[in-house]
Amino acid sequence: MHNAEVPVVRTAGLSKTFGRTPAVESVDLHVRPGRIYGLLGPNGAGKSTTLKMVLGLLPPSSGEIQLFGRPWSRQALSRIGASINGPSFYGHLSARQNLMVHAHLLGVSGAEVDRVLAAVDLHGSGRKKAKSFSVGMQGRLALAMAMLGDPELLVLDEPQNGLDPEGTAALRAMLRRFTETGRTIVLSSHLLSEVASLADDIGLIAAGQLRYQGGIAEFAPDGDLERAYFALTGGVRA
Ligand SMILES: Nc1ncnc2c1ncn2[C@@H]1O[C@H](COP(=O)(O)OP(=O)(O)OP(=O)(O)O)[C@@H](O)[C@H]1O
Repeated sequence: MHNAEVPVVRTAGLSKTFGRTPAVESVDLHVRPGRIYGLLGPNGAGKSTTLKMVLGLLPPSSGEIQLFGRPWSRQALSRIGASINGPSFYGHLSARQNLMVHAHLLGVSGAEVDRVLAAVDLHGSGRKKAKSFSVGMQGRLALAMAMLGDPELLVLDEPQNGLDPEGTAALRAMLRRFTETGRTIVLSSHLLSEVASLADDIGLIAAGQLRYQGGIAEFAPDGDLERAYFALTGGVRA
């Protein structure tokens, strides 16, 4: 497993400009191993763009990315599982069949499919087709796909989208179990309360800039998360 001292993801001056519009400006992420790191910020803040650069889906305009203590490389991506741009799977196939297709592409065993099905509590979904899954089940299938191959890092874009409180609690339990063995998660969200309930550390991004990074407890020492959030984003509390 990864050395406990070395950040799993580290960026320095990471920036992305679309045309003339800066989307991400000089972001220095520091993601510690064994933690759930929540990248938080309003809509359009630059969260997805940041995660896509980390995953090699978008080239940075400038700046550096390190994965597992080394300069970014495509090779390191084999140690990362990701779910980005929402769930994507074959609607006419069951959860297990979808995972078998994915496992085949990744070159991992059928036993690994059973492991991840159990990890996300979908082993009872049987022959039910993915297109008739609830939002919660779709999210769990996306998580199972990201977990295939036993990655050291999971990168999840808005994993709690559309979940009810029970679904969010179940997601939290699954993510927690994943990190118990020293694995790391980076997830994004625009929902303050949900990041607060899921993450150990947060990175608050607003207008492309990282305005806070650190523990959730230090983010709002008086416990008023909303006040701290609005003070840093420049937003106004209703
Ligand atoms: N491919 C693109 N071309 C042009 N502009 C883009 C592109 N992708 C993102 N942007 C812009 O970059 C900014 C950051 O977008 P991004 O999707 O990273 O935000 P986000 O924090 O993930 O937002 P949300 O919570 O709404 O998903 C936005 O102003 C967006 O319009």
